Amino acid sequence: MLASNLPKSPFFPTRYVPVSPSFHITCSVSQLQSAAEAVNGRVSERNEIRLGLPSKGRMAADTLDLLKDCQLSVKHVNPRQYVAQIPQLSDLEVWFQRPKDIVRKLLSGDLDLGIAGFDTVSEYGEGNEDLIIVHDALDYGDCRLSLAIPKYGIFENINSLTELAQMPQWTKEKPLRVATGFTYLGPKFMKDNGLNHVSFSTADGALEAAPAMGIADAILDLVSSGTTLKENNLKEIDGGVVLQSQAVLVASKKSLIQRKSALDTTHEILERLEAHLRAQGQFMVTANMRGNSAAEVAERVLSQPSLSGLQGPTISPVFCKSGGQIAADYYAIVICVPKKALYKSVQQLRAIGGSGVLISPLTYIFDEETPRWRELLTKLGL
Ligand SMILES: Nc1ncnc2c1ncn2[C@@H]1O[C@H](COP(=O)(O)OP(=O)(O)OP(=O)(O)O)[C@@H](O)[C@H]1O
Ligand SMILES: O=P(O)(O)OC[C@H]1O[C@H](OP(=O)(O)OP(=O)(O)O)[C@H](O)[C@@H]1O
Ligand SMILES: [Mg+2]
Repeated sequence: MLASNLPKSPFFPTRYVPVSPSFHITCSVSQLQSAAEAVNGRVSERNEIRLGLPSKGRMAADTLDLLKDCQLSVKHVNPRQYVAQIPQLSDLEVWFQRPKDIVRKLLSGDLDLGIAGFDTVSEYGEGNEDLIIVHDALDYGDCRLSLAIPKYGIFENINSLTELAQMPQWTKEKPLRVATGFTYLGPKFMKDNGLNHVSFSTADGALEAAPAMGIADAILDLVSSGTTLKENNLKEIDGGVVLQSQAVLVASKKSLIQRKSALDTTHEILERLEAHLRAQGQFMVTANMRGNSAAEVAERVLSQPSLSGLQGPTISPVFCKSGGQIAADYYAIVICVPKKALYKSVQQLRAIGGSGVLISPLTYIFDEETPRWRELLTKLGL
């Protein structure tokens, strides 16, 4: 899922600030001090930067894989050992924790950075302004927090939140009973949507059983494939999605402001993540094309909608020796193409005379400066 597809969270509105190519990452001491004064409380006395990673569960392996893909392999010899190192980041300590404890420990100042699902950050962060999303789309752990009701009985013809709210059954004495593990976001969502007669119960798992057991009328839980809902005769409804979630990199604002090295480390992690994630969606395509000049070939390439590349095509002459003369009858074209548009791009290249099309995966794309870094500094007031 793309960041732009995430609904605007009340806590972490997604906003991108244009990049300034001349921007320097080093902030002056006075800038940091004045930002620090704006933040209440002090960070605890320690020198190392602490990054919390999921210790187990569905986020754990994917998180380590992502870091490895960014050349940030975590040296973790034993799964029962909760502290580890990333050799490339010498002042960083990795602490393995459950995702909800990562959020809690960011708030208590015991961690500086963490990776967890956006759902967990929103639920356990409870809108606390000290939590700051550094990267909102790490591209795994996709799911949504969604309200679901039975397909049968009194709910048979109910297909939206509005219809659910208007059912005459819910009164002060007999409210809509919702089972959820999201005891902060659940009540907030219902209140924000004008559902006043609601009561909540909670459990640690298998919530989908609650309606059939007669414990609840509806459930509010995470959905990814939708299989668990289907198997339990439940359905989602229009307007019932509380949030879309995926793994995010989150930080303590206090730490970033008061620890200079935390900000530098965050910058490096962010750059590596961005470079890898940007490259993930792209292929590098090279092809040869007959032409009279680079400009003429460029004109042909740019006449095709899928061939503009990241910043336009790179075109270079291919020199051949024929009859004792060196000439450039062919030109090599290099473009980056989104994976989704790959076949269309190959067709368009062929249509304008491209031959010998070679395609290779891209490993990293380092841009001049990442918009997320600029956005982070703005959020920090730097
Ligand atoms: N289908 C899914 N169901 C639940 N979580 C999902 C799903 N798909 C992705 N996720 C992500 O994985 C996280 C759940 O991971 P995990 O199983 O480790 O947590 P948990 O069960 O909430 O933790 P704990 O076992 O400590 O209570 C969610 O917070 C969410 O971000
Ligand atoms: O839409 P789906 O792909 O079916 O996934 C959704 C289910 O996965 C999660 O449960 P989990 O497997 O963590 O079990 P639990 O509810 O017992 O924690 C979540 O709580 C849903 O029950
Ligand atoms: Mg679980």
